[in-house]
Amino acid sequence: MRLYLIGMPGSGKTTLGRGLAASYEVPFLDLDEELVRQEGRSIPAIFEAEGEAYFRQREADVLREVVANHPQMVLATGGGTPCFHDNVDVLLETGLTLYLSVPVATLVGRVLAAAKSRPLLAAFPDEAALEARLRETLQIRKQFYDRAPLRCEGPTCTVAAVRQLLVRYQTSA
Ligand SMILES: Nc1ncnc2c1ncn2[C@@H]1O[C@H](COP(=O)(O)OP(=O)(O)O)[C@@H](O)[C@H]1O
Ligand SMILES: O=C(O)C1=C[C@@H](OP(=O)(O)O)[C@@H](O)[C@H](O)C1
Ligand SMILES: [Mg+2]
Repeated sequence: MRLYLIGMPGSGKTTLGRGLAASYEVPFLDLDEELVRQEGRSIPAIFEAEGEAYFRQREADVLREVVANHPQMVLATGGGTPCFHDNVDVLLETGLTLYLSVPVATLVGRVLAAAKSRPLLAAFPDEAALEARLRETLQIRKQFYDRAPLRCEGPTCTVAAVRQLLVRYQTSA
């Protein structure tokens, strides 16, 4: 199985992805971590030195590489991954994609706690500005996230709930 997690920054893709991979006993990969490992520098350092366009190109390349190399995995993508370079088509064609849908009000607190590690949001340190920015971003990205065949709502989205969702999806397919 290839299971892909998509959703906004702070929605819990990395956290849930680790849990699901452990539960299914398949490798866990995080696209941001792969990129950081290859580049030998952090996400904020890449954004600062090269800009977003470079990051998006590398993100698209690493996605295709990871997919080619891993017939079995749970992959946590970055929040923007499905929205650039036709990446959403790669996801839909090569695995099962789950959209982790979490209310913006919940995202705000989580992202504030780690704002520095997310360069696109680092410029919005106050809560109201960050919330407005996240709402705008979600409006733009929703059309991509909504293409996922599977969706779960943040608070209910546990490893056990996703396992059940997958069983139901696979038996109805
Ligand atoms: N289900 C959850 N309930 C509460 N906090 C969570 C949950 N999932 C993730 N978090 C916290 O939210 C933050 C962002 O989670 P992360 O997995 O890095 O999200 P993403 O990879 O989607 O950006 C982290 O501090 C994490 O501990
Ligand atoms: O939303 C985005 O465009 C981004 C989200 C980040 O991943 P998370 O969603 O894991 O925070 C990371 O890929 C980069 O900072 C860009
Ligand atoms: Mg992540």
